[in-house]
Amino acid sequence: MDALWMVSPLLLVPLLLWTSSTFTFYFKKFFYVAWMMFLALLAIPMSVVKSGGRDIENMRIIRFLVRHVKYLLGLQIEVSGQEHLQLQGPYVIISNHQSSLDVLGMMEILPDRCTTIAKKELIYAGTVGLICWLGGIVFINRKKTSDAKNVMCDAAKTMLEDQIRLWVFPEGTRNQQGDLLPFKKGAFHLAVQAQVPIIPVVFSSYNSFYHRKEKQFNSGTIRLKILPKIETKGMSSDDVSSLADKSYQVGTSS
Ligand SMILES: CCCCC/C=C\C/C=C\CCCCCCCC(=O)SCCNC(=O)CCNC(=O)[C@H](O)C(C)(C)COP(=O)(O)OP(=O)(O)OC[C@H]1O[C@@H](n2cnc3c(N)ncnc32)[C@H](O)[C@@H]1OP(=O)(O)O
Ligand SMILES: CCCCCCCC/C=C\CCCCCCCC(=O)OC[C@@H](O)COP(=O)(O)O
Repeated sequence: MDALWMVSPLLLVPLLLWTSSTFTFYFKKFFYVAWMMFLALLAIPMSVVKSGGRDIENMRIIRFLVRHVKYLLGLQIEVSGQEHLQLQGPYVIISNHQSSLDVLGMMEILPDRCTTIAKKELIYAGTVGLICWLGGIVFINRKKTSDAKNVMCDAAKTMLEDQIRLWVFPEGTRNQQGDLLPFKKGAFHLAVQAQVPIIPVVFSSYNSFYHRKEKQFNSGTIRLKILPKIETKGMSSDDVSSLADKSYQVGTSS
């Protein structure tokens, strides 16, 4: 009986931990990273068998394997404007970037033959890095603008030659303030060089369920708004600044 009195308060410890929102935050974050690493481990041999190596078609495998992850984190994803993605041929998708959770929304609407531009450091993220490489993700060195520009100029040519769509985060970094950082120009040079349309996608703020500083990660809904295309036909490098400004206005007013 005495032993039971000693043990029962101890049983409260995991219960308290379980109900603590800070614990939930760390648990969900850890689980998300570990599960993505595991999924990537599955996707690597599948991609090698399907395509024999680095190939944009491997994004279909990634998209298929990632789509259930939202349920495991208690998230719902609502999409509007899906019809705006029903375009033939290449285009550039731009969207705001809040967190690595953006990958969930991205995989919800990722069109066929679409990959993304990412910072080169991601390639060192273990199995996730390797699957990103196998999925044809274009890595840029943000610290060397001239290198990044060259890689993106090559990407403009590859888009047309191989009929590829590219997803770019024009803020160039994550931003959880609920607003948009000033846009970098790369996405707009890319679209103008390839003479392809830009499709803006707006992710709703995660602040209602996710706060990195306050260690909150509750259940919630991510709303993705796909907006009508912005044409770039006939534009030149002189038009890039006004194109970036127009796209920024479209993003902030949606
Ligand atoms: C199955 C399990 C799977 C588990 C894993 C799950 C999923 C994995 C698969 C997919 C998910 C991947 C998700 C990855 C998300 C990663 C997101 C990121 O990494 S965001 C960070 C990287 N991205 C970017 O930075 C893109 C945006 N940045 C730019 O476009 C920049 O412009 C830049 C090219 C990097 C240059 O940067 P800089 O700071 O110098 O910016 P400026 O824009 O001010 O440019 C300076 C100057 O150069 C001119 N410029 C820019 N680009 C070009 C160009 N291409 N050609 C010519 N000139 C260019 C620009 O106009 C400026 O000149 P000026 O001031 O005279 O106008
Ligand atoms: C052995 C290495 C272990 C590393 C583990 C990290 C793996 C990440 C695991 C799961 C997340 C899956 C999706 C990854 C893609 C998200 C990438 C991302 O969001 O990068 C941030 C980048 O956009 C901007 O970076 P900064 O805000 O400028 O900095």
